[in-house]
Amino acid sequence: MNGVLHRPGDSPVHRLPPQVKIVAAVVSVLCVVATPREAFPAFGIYLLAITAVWFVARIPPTWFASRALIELPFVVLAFALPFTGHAPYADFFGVAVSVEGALAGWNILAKGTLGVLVSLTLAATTAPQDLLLGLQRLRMPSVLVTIATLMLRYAEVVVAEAKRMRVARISRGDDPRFLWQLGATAKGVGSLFIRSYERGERVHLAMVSRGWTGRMPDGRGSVAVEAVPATTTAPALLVEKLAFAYPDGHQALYGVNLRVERGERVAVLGPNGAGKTTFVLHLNGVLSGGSGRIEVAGLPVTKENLREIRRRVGVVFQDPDDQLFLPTVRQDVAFGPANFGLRGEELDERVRAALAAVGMSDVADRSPLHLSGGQRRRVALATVLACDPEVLVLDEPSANLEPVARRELAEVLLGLDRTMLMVTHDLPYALQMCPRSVLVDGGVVVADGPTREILADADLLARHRLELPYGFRLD
Ligand SMILES: Nc1ncnc2c1ncn2[C@@H]1O[C@H](COP(=O)(O)OP(=O)(O)OP(=O)(O)O)[C@@H](O)[C@H]1O
Repeated sequence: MNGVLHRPGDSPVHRLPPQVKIVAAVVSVLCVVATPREAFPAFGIYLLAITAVWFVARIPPTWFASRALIELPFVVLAFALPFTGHAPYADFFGVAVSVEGALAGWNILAKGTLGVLVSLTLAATTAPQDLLLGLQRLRMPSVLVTIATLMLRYAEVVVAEAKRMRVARISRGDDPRFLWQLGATAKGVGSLFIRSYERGERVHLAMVSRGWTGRMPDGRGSVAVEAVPATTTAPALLVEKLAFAYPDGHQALYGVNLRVERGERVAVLGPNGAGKTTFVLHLNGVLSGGSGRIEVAGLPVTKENLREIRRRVGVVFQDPDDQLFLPTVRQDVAFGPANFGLRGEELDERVRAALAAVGMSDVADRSPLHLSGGQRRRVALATVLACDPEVLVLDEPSANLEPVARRELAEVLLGLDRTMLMVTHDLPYALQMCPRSVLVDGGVVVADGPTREILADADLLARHRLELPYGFRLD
């Protein structure tokens, strides 16, 4: 919500601890509500006090004026009441107005406006993630804080999508100030909700993949699940004749076969639309309902085994923003293992180890929103490592990373002793990280072998729309 309701700054008001500001805001609103409606001077004093805070916070009143429009429906109601209220009536410039209605309207207008201004002042001077931290420090039940976090995350998703779409429209010559573009703007609002919904779906998928079942781990009690022992001789992954069609009838997989031994690192290559993501989402049961068979360390992927399967198969999604959603890195990394039943010292230790493995221990108490792209990618990996999966599945791990961050991530991944499946379009990365590659196209595996051999087969690559980067040579 940065930039919409929050106005960053370094004023004394901005620097106050968030819990102090939350308490001050709640007390102010309670005072306003408790003030008798006829105590007119008191409302003037409240308004003066609020404007004094704006002055200290160095935020102009006009900034609040446009945002205070959200109370417009209450203003309309307040102005209607004098004309709809009951007797006694008073003469107001020749119009009979209800005295009780006028007082009721004033009550709504004064208290509503002051309440909105207090809330806007709190939001303007406190970053969203600090608000959540403040709630936590005030010992609000963690379930409530988590719900607030999810609502905030969704608001961020909507605002970020709106900003991206606005930039795209303006770059194509649209100027939303012109009336005749109202139609295009209205369509834009429609697609904004569809895109936000899709993004929300991806955030939800990432949560489900980390064992979320719809109930927030509230830190109390124990829901520990007995891990089903892995069959020692079974391969890490066994996929047989996996076929799948989406609900709209689009057949994405036509019978995928794959066997991955423990400790292997395998790249999944293929052109756009080949079925790679669809395949990967079957490995931890996020997608199901097709035909064929999948086993993870001997355990079949079935509805009854989903919890254990999601503990065994950790999926790191392409966009870390889909994966990170809690106020601090530490909480985000703890989310998965807490879902799988870990509590107390054991949970803390798991979080410490996961952050240390990706070299991100020093950002544990920062907001994921404040990290760079490369740092977010590493923290997203830590959120999955903390679940201690036997198989690590990475969707486009090197996408959008600058060369140094890309190399650092490679070093982290190569240092992990896990079975790894990496979906990537980055062929040099596949060569560096994975001794073996499978090439998927048209919903089937069309090649499976040493990465170097696959990348050296120019005809094979060309047939499946793959290409080594310009100037890249296999030596
Ligand atoms: N929710 C959906 N509903 C219908 N069809 C879908 C859906 N998601 C993907 N598809 C289709 O399934 C096919 C495989 O998509 P998938 O996302 O698995 O490909 P991919 O290999 O991961 O592609 P990319 O490299 O572009 O990410 C594509 O033709 C795609 O259009």
